[in-house]
Amino acid sequence: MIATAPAALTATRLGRRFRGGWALRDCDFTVPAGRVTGLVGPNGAGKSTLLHLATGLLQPTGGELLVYGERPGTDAARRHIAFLAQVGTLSPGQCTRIALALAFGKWPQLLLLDEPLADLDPLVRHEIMGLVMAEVAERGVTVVLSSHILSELESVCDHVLLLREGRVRLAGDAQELIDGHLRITGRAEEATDDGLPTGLDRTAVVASAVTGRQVTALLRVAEQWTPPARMVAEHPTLEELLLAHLRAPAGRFPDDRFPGGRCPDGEAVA
Ligand SMILES: Nc1ncnc2c1ncn2[C@@H]1O[C@H](COP(=O)(O)OP(=O)(O)OP(=O)(O)O)[C@@H](O)[C@H]1O
Repeated sequence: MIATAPAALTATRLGRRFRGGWALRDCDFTVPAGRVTGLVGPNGAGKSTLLHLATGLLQPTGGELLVYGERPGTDAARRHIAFLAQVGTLSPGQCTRIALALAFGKWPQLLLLDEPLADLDPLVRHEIMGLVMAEVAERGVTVVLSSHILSELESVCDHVLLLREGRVRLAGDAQELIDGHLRITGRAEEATDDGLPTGLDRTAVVASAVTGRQVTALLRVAEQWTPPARMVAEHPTLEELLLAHLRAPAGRFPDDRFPGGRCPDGEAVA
């Protein structure tokens, strides 16, 4: 029997409330070990809160978050983790290199990076991501990288956790998510408000737009799904997919990667 590697992070109904309201609520997800997870979401989605909960710097208000099966903040959990917070206005390039060297010097199993590259110019960012990826390849370090730069995540992440308004909106293996979506493009239908073909299942549409006479839509699809006649279908890039889910109306999809998970509006998933 093959032993399953324990998840680096396991969240069960995880919640954290501040005076202003819930920063994270009812979150169920796992971050697989040995992978690079892109943590994505608009400002205020709960990304930093999640990373602070993982380090034990914050305590959950509800539910549970485990780090390799241990409670965050305990010595056992702390041994596994290195955390690099937003580097703010400190001399960016050198500072980030030093901070990374310190973080790696701990020989962590799990490296949490909270937008550490936000203030760096593209060349330095590229160099530093190269350092991170080399560590991942050599040591099998698990990385959770919070970032707003979706185009960069595409080349480094193989797993995704997308938060919106404190809820898990999308989570899973990056390639599986790409395989489970299609972008369809074709002539806009005049008879429908959204320009999409009449028979198309609207519940599968993440986002759609009409430009001139052309309509484009990003859909969640099952494996053997056949696109409507005269429409071109292609799998999206990870960046396109993430953008569409960031733009889509809140509550459109439950997080169906987790049986028994919760819809963004709190309804239990059937
Ligand atoms: N210490 C705190 N006290 C009160 N409210 C907080 C605190 N930390 C975070 N919040 C609130 O929790 C919500 C989530 O914030 P968080 O910083 O986790 O989001 P984020 O996704 O990291 O955002 P950004 O991309 O802007 O860094 C926000 O509404 C924020 O105002």
